[in-house]
Amino acid sequence: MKAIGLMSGTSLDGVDVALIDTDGEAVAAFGPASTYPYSAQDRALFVAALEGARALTDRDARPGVLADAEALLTTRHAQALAAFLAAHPQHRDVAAIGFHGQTVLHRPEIGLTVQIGDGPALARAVRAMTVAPGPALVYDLRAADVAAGGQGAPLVPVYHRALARGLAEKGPLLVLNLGGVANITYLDGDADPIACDTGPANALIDDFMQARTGEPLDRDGAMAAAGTADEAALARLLDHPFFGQRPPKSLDRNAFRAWVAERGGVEAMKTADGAATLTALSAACVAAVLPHLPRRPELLIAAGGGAHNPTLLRMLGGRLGLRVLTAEAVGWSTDALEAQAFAFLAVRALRGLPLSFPTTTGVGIPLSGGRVIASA
Ligand SMILES: Nc1ncnc2c1ncn2[C@@H]1O[C@H](COP(=O)(O)OP(=O)(O)OP(=O)(O)O)[C@@H](O)[C@H]1O
Ligand SMILES: CC(=O)N[C@H]1[C@@H]2OC[C@@H](O2)[C@@H](O)[C@@H]1O[C@H](C)C(=O)O
Repeated sequence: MKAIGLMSGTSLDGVDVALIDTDGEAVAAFGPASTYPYSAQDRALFVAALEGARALTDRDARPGVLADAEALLTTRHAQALAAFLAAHPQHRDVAAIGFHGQTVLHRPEIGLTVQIGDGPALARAVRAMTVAPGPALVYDLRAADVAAGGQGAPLVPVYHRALARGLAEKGPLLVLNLGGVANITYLDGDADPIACDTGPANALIDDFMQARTGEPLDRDGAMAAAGTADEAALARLLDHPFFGQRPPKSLDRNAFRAWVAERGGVEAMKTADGAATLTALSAACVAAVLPHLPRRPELLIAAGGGAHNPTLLRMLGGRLGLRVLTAEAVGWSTDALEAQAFAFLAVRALRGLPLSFPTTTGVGIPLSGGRVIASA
């Protein structure tokens, strides 16, 4: 069936929209994909929402700025979907929509993961843009896993496995998503994927660049390429219990912010050296997961925005000692992979198929999830 995924990731850079044709087990065809960027003003509200969410204990509460942030986020998703369907009117007969929302807090250790995004409100907007009876809208896809004792993330591994079945390479291989946070999927034939978050990917680099240069990213890794990573600082930063933990494990976007501020010494570095150190940290965090995997992978497939950063890719190749290819190089999408994954997960949820596994989130048994609004 035709399914659309809507994803707003930890980088807070915009709404990714992607369409695929899938039965939730294999992908018959990739459709179009687009990103609808947030304005600086939108982004500021979402950054405030992350701060406002820090003290939350009830995942349904929307105190202070969170109510406005949720309303704006839902509106931006409705607008993104409207623009996407206006550009591709032949897809107004879409059958399923997966709506991730925006994670504002992720603390699975206390049973809490919070994604803002108003499913019923988006479903009402969807009705006006689609062919009757309208698609099923699936949202709140992490909650069931966390309620059952899982990490609630990462959820994309089952999609990585579906795509990897089409590759000539049988593995073992790693798929790496370089978003705000980095996560890996280890694939070896048909075995259940092994997955976890590995550490920061772009979040710390973006925050550092914003503070130093006023630009929200180190475009093409140019700043990091001009600097030198401080290996002593890296050793201090890698001396964190997270890296000794076996997968599954997951992270909040800002999990390492205080740690880096305390131990990194990055504030005292020149901008280029700071960017190089934080970029090397992202690569070193991925390398730190290798000892926890059953076999040494032969290939790493990099996706997400960080796959556009050649300095990061070079450092990954060096620190992992693996062949690194971008998702594009194997015929997948670098930028739309996560949105496609949420389209795929929506169809799986509608069919009652598992979204998460003991080896991906630590949940006790393979588990489905998502809240469904039939015929949005
Ligand atoms: N040309 C580029 N050079 C360097 N970095 C880039 C480039 N393009 C994108 N990025 C980085 O990629 C980030 C966006 O990545 P992506 O959209 O995959 O993240 P996300 O989906 O929001 O995060 P997550 O996967 O953690 O939810 C940007 O914030 C930026 O840091
Ligand atoms: C709680 C949450 O939103 N986590 C995100 C985040 O961004 C990357 C990494 O951390 C990953 O675990 C997850 O996203 C992807 C899409 C996932 O669930 O697979």
